[in-house]
Amino acid sequence: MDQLRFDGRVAVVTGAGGGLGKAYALLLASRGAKVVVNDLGSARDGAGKSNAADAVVKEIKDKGGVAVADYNSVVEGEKLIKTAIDNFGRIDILINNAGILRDKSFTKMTEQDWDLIQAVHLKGAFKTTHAAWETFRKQKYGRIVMTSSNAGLFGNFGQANYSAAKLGLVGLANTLAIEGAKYNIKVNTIVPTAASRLTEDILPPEMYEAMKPELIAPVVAYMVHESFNDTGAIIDSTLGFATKAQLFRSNGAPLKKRPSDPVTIESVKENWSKVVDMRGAKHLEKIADVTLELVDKLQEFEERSKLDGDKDSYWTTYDYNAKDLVIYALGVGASVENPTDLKFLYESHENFSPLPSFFILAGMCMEAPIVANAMPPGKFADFTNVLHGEQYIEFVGDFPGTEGVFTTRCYVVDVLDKGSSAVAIVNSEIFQNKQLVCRTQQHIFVLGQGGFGGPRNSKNAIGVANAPKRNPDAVVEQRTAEDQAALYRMSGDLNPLHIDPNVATASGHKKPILHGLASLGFSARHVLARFGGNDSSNVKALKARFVKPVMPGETLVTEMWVEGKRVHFQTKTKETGNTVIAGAYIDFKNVVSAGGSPSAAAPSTASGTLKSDALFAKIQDEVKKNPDKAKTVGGVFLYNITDNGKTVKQWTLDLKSPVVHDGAPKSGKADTTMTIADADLVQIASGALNPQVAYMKGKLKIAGNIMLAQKLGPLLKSDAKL
Ligand SMILES: CCCCCCC[C@@H](O)CC(=O)SCCNC(=O)CCNC(=O)[C@H](O)C(C)(C)COP(=O)(O)OP(=O)(O)OC[C@H]1O[C@@H](n2cnc3c(N)ncnc32)[C@H](O)[C@@H]1OP(=O)(O)O
Repeated sequence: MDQLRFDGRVAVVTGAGGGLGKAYALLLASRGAKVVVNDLGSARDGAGKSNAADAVVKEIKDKGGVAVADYNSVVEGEKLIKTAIDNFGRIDILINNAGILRDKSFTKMTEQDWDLIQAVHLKGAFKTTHAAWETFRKQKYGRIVMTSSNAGLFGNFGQANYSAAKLGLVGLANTLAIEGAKYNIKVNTIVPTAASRLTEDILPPEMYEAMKPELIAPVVAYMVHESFNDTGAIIDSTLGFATKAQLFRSNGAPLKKRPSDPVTIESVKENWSKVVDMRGAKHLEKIADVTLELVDKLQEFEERSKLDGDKDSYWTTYDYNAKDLVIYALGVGASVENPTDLKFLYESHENFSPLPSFFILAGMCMEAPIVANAMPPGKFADFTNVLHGEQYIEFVGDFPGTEGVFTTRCYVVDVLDKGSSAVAIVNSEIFQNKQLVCRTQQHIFVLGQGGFGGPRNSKNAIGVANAPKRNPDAVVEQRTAEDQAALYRMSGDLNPLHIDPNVATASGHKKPILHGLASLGFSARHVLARFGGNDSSNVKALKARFVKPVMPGETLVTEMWVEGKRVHFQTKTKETGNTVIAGAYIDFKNVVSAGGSPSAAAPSTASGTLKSDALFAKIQDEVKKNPDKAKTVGGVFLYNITDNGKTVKQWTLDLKSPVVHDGAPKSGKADTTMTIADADLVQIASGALNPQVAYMKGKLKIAGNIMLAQKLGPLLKSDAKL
């Protein structure tokens, strides 16, 4: 980078007889600036006289620079500026650095202590700046640095006078940055922490060395360079490090429920935690933004109040991006092993997309004490006694994108009395840019909190839908990981029930249970891939009831039935045979079978999540029951999973030692290879499709030992006997 220079520029540095000011003066002069080295020549408390400025001027001149000493007090700032004009004919840079201390605890502080500090720091900066201002405006160029302090930004014991003056300088810089904007006058503030005359006997020696003013001087020099375009910035620098400080405003909160309500001391107290909640706090650039934001918030409050009517709603904000989508997808079992999942896992995938069930999260309002507050007198709800009972989501309008911010309104519709337990029905409406994008409904089962005489049913409850009483059209099986709940938590539901063994035991479970929404996410993914064209935007609505807890590590078996545009599903765990999700469905805009129509041959792209595991288990059972016959059959049975004619996965059933192996395609020799789509295999297993008919129609392809195939064929029937 070219050297940043100050040739032709004239700088006034106040308090430049030593410390920071001296470092600034020497650096600027070494880069071509003509410098007025101002110094009153005094000790830390402002007393005494010295010729420190002359010594600095000499040092500059010895190095070939140009400088002049000035011994005026900054309180007479116009004299300093005159020194610059008289000697160099102009002024471009003003560094208000001079300062003294009169530290005393507030009890002991006198009015003189106060006035003196205000005079040197605040009035001094005012006077010098005011004197230079007109010149800066006329020449449409000026660079000003004020010197503040962390004592001003944060307060410091014994420095009431100094802190007040130092924060006063920030206010001065803020306004001058605005007034100077159109004249190319940049006004910024440095917050230095350096070893200087003010601090030399306060700091330990090793700190004194590490906090040399020379480490801050380049920061300030850059801030007064013509290439520096920031204005109104507060830059904190020390130890060779620089950082920017800003004021932040919380999102705030209305101090009343409805626009017509009064503001009372009690309503203020009630809303205080929201007023001071700094999550999502913002820095506002200008005063007009503060007013605009306020008007915006009031408008929003009125709009929300209209929506709320007489309901008590909670409004929350939910923002998400690609990372959240990927973490969620992993939490619900998406895997790179499965090609259909890649679009949910890879942010640069051409069809990168959120899983539809992801948006349930935006309606959870986990941080709002919404269920707890809705409980009838004497009843309570917290993480120790709630279970996710049911979930619904419905998409309205355009399917949301891969990042965004939602505003969600959550409210309890009803609290039902189910005898021993209560069920809270919680609705949410999810808005993006004030447009409704989704609606959700959760049923929160509150254990042991029934019996309060409330209604048992609600007309507002969105019901479950029972699956048809026939064999499923498709089955997808997938094992959850032992760490599934630990991973799913990262999507925001930190309920300890899913991670803390003690909490799980106390709630009557043998170990932490899986989130209901994690299991639902698995099954919804299976249904989407099998009958939704794997296209999230194809989903209109989804509903499920959680019937029994799932343990991480268990295998979820999703059974599906197509009925028009609705795909019913239910989920069991393979290990226990228990139904864990029931009455569930996804309403699609269009049902798109992975192979065309739901019952048509569907080349599977599934991975180890074997859709036909159940079928193989049956075959295996038969073989186990009749080992002798199996032996006489002998050989190896291969089942190929194909995608567009290409074998992507292969299951091997070794009939001699009846174990199903799941692996990559092999070219190994087998007595017989049968290739068939999952859907047909399921159809055959359920007896709906005769294997011979399937063979004749070309759906079941047999290569190799036809005799063996004939013996195996009947095995494909669920009621087959060897
Ligand atoms: C506080 C802020 C929100 C926090 C959100 C927390 C989110 C997560 O962290 C929490 C979780 O993910 S928990 C894990 C997922 N959920 C589960 O594992 C629950 C599984 N279900 C069960 O165990 C039982 O169904 C069980 C225990 C729920 C009910 O079983 P039973 O007591 O045996 O009920 P039963 O006798 O069959 O029926 C009694 C009445 O209740 C209705 N009902 C049953 N299951 C329901 C369910 N899952 N959801 C809603 N209602 C349900 C029945 O219909 C019956 O009512 P009625 O007689 O009027 O028909």
